[in-house]
Amino acid sequence: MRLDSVSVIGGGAWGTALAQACAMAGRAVSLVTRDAAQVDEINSNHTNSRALGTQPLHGAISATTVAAPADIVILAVPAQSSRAALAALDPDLLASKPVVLSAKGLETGTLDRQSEILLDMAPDAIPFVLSGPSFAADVAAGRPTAVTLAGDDASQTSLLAAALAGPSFRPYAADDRIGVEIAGALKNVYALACGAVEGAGLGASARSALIARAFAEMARMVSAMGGSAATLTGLAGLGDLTLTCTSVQSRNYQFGMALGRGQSVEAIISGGAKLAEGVATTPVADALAKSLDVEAPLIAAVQAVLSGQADITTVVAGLMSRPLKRED
Ligand SMILES: NC(=O)c1ccc[n+]([C@@H]2O[C@H](COP(=O)([O-])OP(=O)(O)OC[C@H]3O[C@@H](n4cnc5c(N)ncnc54)[C@H](O)[C@@H]3O)[C@@H](O)[C@H]2O)c1
Ligand SMILES: O=P(O)(O)OC[C@H](O)CO
Repeated sequence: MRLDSVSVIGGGAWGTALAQACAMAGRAVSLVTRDAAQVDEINSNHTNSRALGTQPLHGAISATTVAAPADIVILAVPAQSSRAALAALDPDLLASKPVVLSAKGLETGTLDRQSEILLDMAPDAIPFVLSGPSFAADVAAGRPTAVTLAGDDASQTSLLAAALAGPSFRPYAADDRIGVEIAGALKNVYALACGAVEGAGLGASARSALIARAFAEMARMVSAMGGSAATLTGLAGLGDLTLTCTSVQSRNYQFGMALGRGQSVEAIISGGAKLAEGVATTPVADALAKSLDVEAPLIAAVQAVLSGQADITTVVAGLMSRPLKRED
């Protein structure tokens, strides 16, 4: 498997940060973005100001609007756009190629995970999932980050992890693709909840209790969906859950804070909120929990708030009055 060149699809914050990580790892990187002005800026000024402000980009990154063949493809568009972004690519670019899925979300309507979308659109592609505690600004600036890279073939996954690893970006190889995908998607739902706890002024104790119960709920979801709950002790589980559920830098947490202050979803979005993947993933996760008969009161609570069926006070009262149970 040749792993010299990388094509990153998506010129937002995460695509640009991953392009930077790959360049720092010694790969030749093509960053594919739909915006011609962004292409000019990256190629001439080595910045992508809309995505990452003044962060200087590595000289090994070149930008383009049209993807060219590469040894590795990284998909870095929002979860709800993955299918359209894949459909726009020449199928030959994906056939038998390692495709690294980096979006954290479940697809509206189909309820699909990112690798299910990929295999639907490009059955010959080789899926890998990259997830873990990693803000784009940290990765792009070369601050130390570690992530999980999950794939179906252990030796291929280790080779790919080595190809993406750099002095400040450390991928750990893993084999539980499903567990990593579900963890990455659900942590955004719980980050909305934790942000809401902060926004509503409910206190740090409540937030930590919520994170712990979210971890237990996530384990039930992962097991029911065919993943391994043990995966959650790693970077994609505990690592990303704690980062996103405690940091005001998280867009999902920020969105949750606005919910907790009593703003409606519509008002938050029309106020210019950045991408918060949990908003689209919550109803999907709620539908999956119900269809799989998984006890998921936290996902249901977030869904009730997002859909306007209940306010934070009612939802918290409901959670606190659930029958007492053993901590299983
Ligand atoms: N930003 C982070 O810190 C971070 C870290 C880890 C994972 N992620 C995940 O990465 C994904 C993308 O997030 P982001 O931060 O880059 O968002 P973003 O809003 O910064 O950028 C999204 C980019 O995708 C492009 N895009 C949208 N639809 C497209 C399509 N159909 N074809 C091609 N390009 C398309 C947009 O033009 C934009 O450039 C999300 O699932 C997010 O959860 C983000
Ligand atoms: O800003 P958020 O909430 O999309 O989180 C970004 C990353 O997923 C953190 O690992």
